Amino acid sequence: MASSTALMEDRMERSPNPGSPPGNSLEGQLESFSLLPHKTEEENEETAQTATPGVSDILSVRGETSENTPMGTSGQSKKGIVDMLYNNRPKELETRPRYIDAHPEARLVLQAFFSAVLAEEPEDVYAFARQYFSQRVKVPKEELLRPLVICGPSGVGKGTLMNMLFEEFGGYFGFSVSHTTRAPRPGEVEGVHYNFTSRDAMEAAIEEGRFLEFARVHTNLYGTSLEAVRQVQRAGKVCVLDIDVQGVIKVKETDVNPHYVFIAPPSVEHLEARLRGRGTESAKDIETRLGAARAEIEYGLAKGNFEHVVVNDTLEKAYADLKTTLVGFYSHLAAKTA
Ligand SMILES: Nc1ncnc2c1ncn2[C@@H]1O[C@H](COP(=O)(O)OP(=O)(O)OP(=O)(O)O)[C@@H](O)[C@H]1O
Repeated sequence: MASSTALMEDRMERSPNPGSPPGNSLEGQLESFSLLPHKTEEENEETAQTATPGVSDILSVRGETSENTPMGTSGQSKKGIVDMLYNNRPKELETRPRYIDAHPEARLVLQAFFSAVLAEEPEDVYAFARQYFSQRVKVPKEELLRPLVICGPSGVGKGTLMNMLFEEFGGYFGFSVSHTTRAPRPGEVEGVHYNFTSRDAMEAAIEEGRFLEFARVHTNLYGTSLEAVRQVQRAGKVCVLDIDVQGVIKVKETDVNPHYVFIAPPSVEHLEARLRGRGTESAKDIETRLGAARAEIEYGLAKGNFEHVVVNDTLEKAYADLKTTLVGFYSHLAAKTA
């Protein structure tokens, strides 16, 4: 089996076609890291000298004409780097398709990140990278995975089914971080448990249409911002939106373009039994939920409102149906189920 380092190198670069144009060759690709229009050659030289040897080697390969001109503090030449990455590659990797050819966007993302680091020269590069990659990478809209709306009356089993889904497909799905105007409770972390914000700021954002849905609970506002959904999408995950029918109606007015799945109970009697069996609501609360459920089920089963209805009768059958539906929506899940 090939070593992981060898595999990584192979994924970074391997040219099956020795006659390919310079822009496609390893040298051409390394040269394309020279995205430093805001810096002079002297400044770049200085950056190369202060960076770690590996980074400086790559950054210092910037279009000099002589193949063997020493560059950077390590004196590593362009040819030396090419040798370093090309030589000793295990033979068994030769037949693999080149990853980078299928994903030219990887190079664009890294180039932009290097440029940003050199422009801003952050003290804490890890913190900078975290912020950069969570907020600033512009994924083309057509590349983003469509969110998933899961809707159904209270007690139908949405949470149960989503837990099963997250257990099997953990890294593929994510929830957006909600905003709230309430104060953080001990242990709650900004941006993790909630995005804590002021009432004025949140009302202004709602007014500007930057919220997908929101609700007033007592004196506070809670809601899902479009940006929070985008963050999950930019992380390459399907953003799950567990929302009620009112939320669905609002989402349909936006350009979020999710897939819509409704979870229905086999009957209202089943729903009532589950709500009572869960034992988390008062009798009065259960009545209120059942009252709302009838209209929600009517909306959920009406033709055209949802792409698919899962009837949560037997849990295993319902989950299998949900899974098949989701693999149909998101083809990349098939690799996980294979
Ligand atoms: N197919 C099923 N058969 C029997 N019980 C079920 C089934 N699915 C879920 N339940 C049970 O029904 C109760 C309600 O399920 P769950 O909490 O997942 O509902 P929910 O739709 O997420 O509700 P809410 O919207 O109020 O959070 C739970 O006690 C759960 O164990």
